[in-house]
Amino acid sequence: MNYNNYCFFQQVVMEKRKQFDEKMRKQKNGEEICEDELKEKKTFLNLLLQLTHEGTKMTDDEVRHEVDTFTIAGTDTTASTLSFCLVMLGMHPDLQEKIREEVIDILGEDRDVTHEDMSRLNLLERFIKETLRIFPVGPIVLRMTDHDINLGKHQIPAGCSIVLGLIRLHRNPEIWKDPLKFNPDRFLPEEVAKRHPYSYLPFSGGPRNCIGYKYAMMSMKTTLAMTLRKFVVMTEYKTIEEIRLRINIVLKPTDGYKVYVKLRE
Ligand code: HEM
Repeated sequence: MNYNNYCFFQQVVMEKRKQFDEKMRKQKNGEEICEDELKEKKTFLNLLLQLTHEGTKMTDDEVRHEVDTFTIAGTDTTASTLSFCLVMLGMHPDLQEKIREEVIDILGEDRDVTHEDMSRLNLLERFIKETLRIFPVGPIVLRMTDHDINLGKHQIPAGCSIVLGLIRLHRNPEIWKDPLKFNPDRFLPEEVAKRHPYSYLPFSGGPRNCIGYKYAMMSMKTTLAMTLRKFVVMTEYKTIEEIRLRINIVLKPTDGYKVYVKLRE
């Protein structure tokens, strides 16, 4: 996060806190609350500020940290994953057609997506999972050991920082045959059952895994379903091997996504 963003978020928190305190003061004194204040949406920030009035003491700085975490963790991750999905759709036009057929079959030409549709968009789900395998946008996670760990050949003492390379795990040929071959059927239930549950961790694992993973999957399925109904997706990339990667907070292609969309006739 750069300095300008820091100042911006800090200012937003301070202003919202001022407005919120004023509303609380009016409520307490039985004063009239204006329409704008009543209509205000329950945003994440408003809910955090409300908590501070209900006993959970949080400083402006702590509230800002929470907002920063959700802004970065909740937007860049899905944006980059969706962009990688578009690259994969463009690179695999036959698969794109199959997924589109599934979408039209379930949603028709113009109905909105509902919560019930989520569990029926199976091929689309497998497709997103395979994209996240090859391009886990959080490619590493960090931990610190709180006790000595014995891994047989190696000992990790307490207090060590550990980098867990999820991208290496997802591209490990001992776990994934032909790791750079794009194949959503790797996520058919019978295939999943053959693997260790921790061989695939795009949202990390354990008690500090991604808190937003269900929401992320729903929002990505919805966006892709709506996009495929109306557009054909193309890319300049021919192979996965030619996509060079860099970590810019989240995983991105060094040379951009190179995606084009065309309105369907
Ligand atoms: C494709 C989408 C996403 C991916 C691949 C992803 C992946 C991850 C990963 C790998 C972590 C690290 C967990 C760890 O250290 O073990 C994480 C943490 C987190 N994610 Fe996501 N995430 C995504 C979307 C979201 C969304 C949409 C939200 C919120 C609405 C979100 C909120 C968070 C938060 C708050 C954390 C920190 C959890 C903690 O430290 O306890 N993420 N995510």
